[in-house]
Amino acid sequence: MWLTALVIVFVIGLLLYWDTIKPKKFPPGPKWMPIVGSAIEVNKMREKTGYLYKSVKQLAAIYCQGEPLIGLKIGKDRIVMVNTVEANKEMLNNEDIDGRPKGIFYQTRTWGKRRGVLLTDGELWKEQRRFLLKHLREFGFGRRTMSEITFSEAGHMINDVLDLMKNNNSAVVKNMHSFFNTYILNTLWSMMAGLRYKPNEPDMILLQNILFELFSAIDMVGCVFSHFPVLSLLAPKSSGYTDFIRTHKRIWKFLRDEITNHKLRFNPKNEDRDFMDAYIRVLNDHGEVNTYSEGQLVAICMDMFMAGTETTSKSLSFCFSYLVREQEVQQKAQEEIDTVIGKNRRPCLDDRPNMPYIEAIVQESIRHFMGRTFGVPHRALRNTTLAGYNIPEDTMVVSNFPNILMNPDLFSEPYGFKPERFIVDGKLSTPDYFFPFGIAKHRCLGDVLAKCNMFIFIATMLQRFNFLPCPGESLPSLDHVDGATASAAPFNCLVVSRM
Ligand code: HEM
Repeated sequence: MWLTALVIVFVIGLLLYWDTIKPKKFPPGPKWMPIVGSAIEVNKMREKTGYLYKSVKQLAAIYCQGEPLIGLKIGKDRIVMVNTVEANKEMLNNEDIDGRPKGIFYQTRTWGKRRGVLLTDGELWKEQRRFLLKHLREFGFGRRTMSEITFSEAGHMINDVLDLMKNNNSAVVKNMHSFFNTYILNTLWSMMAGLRYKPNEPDMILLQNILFELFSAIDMVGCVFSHFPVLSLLAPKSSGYTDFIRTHKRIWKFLRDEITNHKLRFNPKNEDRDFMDAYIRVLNDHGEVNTYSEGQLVAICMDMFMAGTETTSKSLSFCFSYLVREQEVQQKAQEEIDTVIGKNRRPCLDDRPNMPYIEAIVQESIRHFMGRTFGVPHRALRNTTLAGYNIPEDTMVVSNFPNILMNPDLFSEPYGFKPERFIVDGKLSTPDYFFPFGIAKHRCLGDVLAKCNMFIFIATMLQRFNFLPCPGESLPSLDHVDGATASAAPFNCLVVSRM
């Protein structure tokens, strides 16, 4: 019996020791402790700096000294952060790193199966991404209809602010950081589901709030229960598992209800009105074949709901939080709007080529958002190399966008809001190290919609209103809300009519 105990202790000791050994030529980084890997050091640094991206930067300064990659292990996950422009270009173009992570975190959100388009790879991702883009285009995506949808939504937005003013010249808009959420969702949802929501609908407010909480509670690379899956069983509440499931159940219900409505009124003789119709037609005609299924339809809708609304709304949250602080930027933008458009018609997408300053504000706002947000994780599909280091199969590989977009050598005074940096000789200029939507095969499929929405919303709002600090309140804070995607800190502002 003693011998058995000794063997067990020896084997456990050996396993724990193995857990600390890094693969050969793995990118440099902190030491790996048994079971937790480098989690304790990352966490300590996070407590010190307040943000995950800042702790990665500090760790890179300690362990990597200018190397393009940093290698971490958090619980069971090997994670490589890609810090430089060149290494990111190499990574995003390397087909061996075209996978998306697997595991409890990435699959629980889609009922234990890998579904959707945001966090999938292989045949399913290819076929479903192609189908999604093809059919969204039929309903306006990337076409003229899309800018008309955004134009109409901007009209609703203006009317809602005027309603708040109640015949006065000004109003305080509470929670300006989340003001745009529903309008942004509407531009996408009119193509996905033929629907628009009112921002003050209680169900919509609840949904937006739980989504905000979810994105603040997790990181782009996971969360406690994904790095240590056993905790989803042992400590479901404190590991975040219970909340994660509850939030997703709400979102599933919201989407399933709408798909059920679509199914009930679907008539094969009628033309499809939106993406949901187009997908239901495939399921009606062929059943659940190849990668098509009703679960996949729900998952696509969830991916679009999350990737399509959070990102653009949060870029706008940074935009307006800075505009309230930087009144000169606001005035310069309004001068451009008044000169090019005047006050008798509203801005539209055709004005873009004549309005480099607003275009530059769009880019600067996206820079501030992605400058605090990591890229969507990739996964090595097989053993490969990157920037001269070995990347073993199943390693998570993540674009460290903050290291590029907040790098003072590339963007001077990176925490300042300076649209001018994107203007050369009076024209919009996009340097080749500015790729906040990614590149290559997994490149964001919503970049055109995001930029169209941001241009029209920013120009329309600034044409009609001034955005000022709220009397008696401090300026919007520069400390943002951390999470899977970054948001400007909550703020209120005083909106004053210009007309
Ligand atoms: C300012 C707004 C946005 C930013 C900064 C942004 C950024 C990104 C980034 C960095 C990626 C990952 C690329 C990669 O892994 O290589 C991505 C992927 C994705 N984005 Fe966006 N995005 C934005 C808006 C949108 C919108 C409006 C939609 C939907 C209409 C959308 C849908 C997606 C989807 C579905 C993917 C996964 C693509 C794939 O793996 O094939 N995004 N986005």
